[in-house]
Amino acid sequence: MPPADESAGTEQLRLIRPDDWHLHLRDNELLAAVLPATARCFARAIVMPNLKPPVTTVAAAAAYREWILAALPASSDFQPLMTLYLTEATPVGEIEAAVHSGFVHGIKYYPAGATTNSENGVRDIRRVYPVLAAMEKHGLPLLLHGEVTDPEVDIFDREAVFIERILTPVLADFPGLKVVLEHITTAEAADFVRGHSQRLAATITVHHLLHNRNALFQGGIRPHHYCLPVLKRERHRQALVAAATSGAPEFFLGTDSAPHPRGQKESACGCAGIYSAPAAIELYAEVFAAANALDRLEAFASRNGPRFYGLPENTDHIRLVRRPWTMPESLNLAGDRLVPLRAGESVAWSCLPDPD
Ligand SMILES: NC(=O)N[C@@H](CC(=O)O)C(=O)O
Ligand SMILES: [Zn+2]
Ligand SMILES: [Zn+2]
Repeated sequence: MPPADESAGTEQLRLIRPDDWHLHLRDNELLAAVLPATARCFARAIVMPNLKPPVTTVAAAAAYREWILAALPASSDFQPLMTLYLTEATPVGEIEAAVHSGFVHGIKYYPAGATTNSENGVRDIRRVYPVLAAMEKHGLPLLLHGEVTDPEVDIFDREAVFIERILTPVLADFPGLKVVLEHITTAEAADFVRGHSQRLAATITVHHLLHNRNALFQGGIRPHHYCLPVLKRERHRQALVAAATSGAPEFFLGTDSAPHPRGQKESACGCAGIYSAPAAIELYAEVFAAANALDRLEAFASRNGPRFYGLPENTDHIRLVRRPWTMPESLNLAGDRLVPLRAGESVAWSCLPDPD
């Protein structure tokens, strides 16, 4: 702890401990290596199931959860909130088992081929209609990677076309189904979500709030800024900032922190995913400070998510202090090098435990 007077006059913020409502923790050695970066500031996270093989059953989710808990630093009380990976073969009975488990909080829909490890995802949404009906009945949320995979559709339009072709009919066919449109990237998605506030919500990543698509090509190709859905134009970034900082309950924090070893990013066919966990809450604070909306960060990071998921808010707090530090160029994790968001550059805020 610095002496009290050192931080006198430094801008500070006390927040209910935030949660991350969209996170990739991976498995094996990488899991143990990346977990502390999230557990240092976040109390809970919705853990994505796109492992190889995917987490498709409650039994697999229970085993993965135990694995995460065993990999946590001893002092941590971080709680993983588990999800199941929806396939066309998911039995309706798995939904009942998920609800009764108490630790599965959502079912993840990947259009087959849309993103990392999505090969086992859904090709025809109608084949999972009985499962969606069970989820609607039990109040278990559907979490969407909202992009179509139709090769005729331009990659920058895949989210908008998903809203039109898939999301709109699903909302109409299942009027009681709770849905999260994950990692939204466009003004159109933000507007769409705003129009259905009771049962449709969206997570917003920090990289989509910080960057537009120019970041992919700044002075050369920048694989560490490649994620899916891909970064969009500046007008979309601005619309996302407006949504996140509005305080509206249907928008909440989901980093989509998605670590891939450097060699798999810096490749002729590089993986999609940005590793943001090492500075996630600090970078969100930068976005909210730049928008003059630090007073809305707590709603976005700590209140709106639990409210949507029907969970209590956390009872402890974190402190964010405007004290810059430099993110390393790369991190040595599980024998691999990983390049985090903001690598080699300054991060304006520091996250500290709350003294009280
Ligand atoms: N966002 C990404 O670009 N990648 C994610 C998958 C996903 O969330 O779509 C990953 O698992 O690597
Ligand atoms: Zn996704
Ligand atoms: Zn993701």
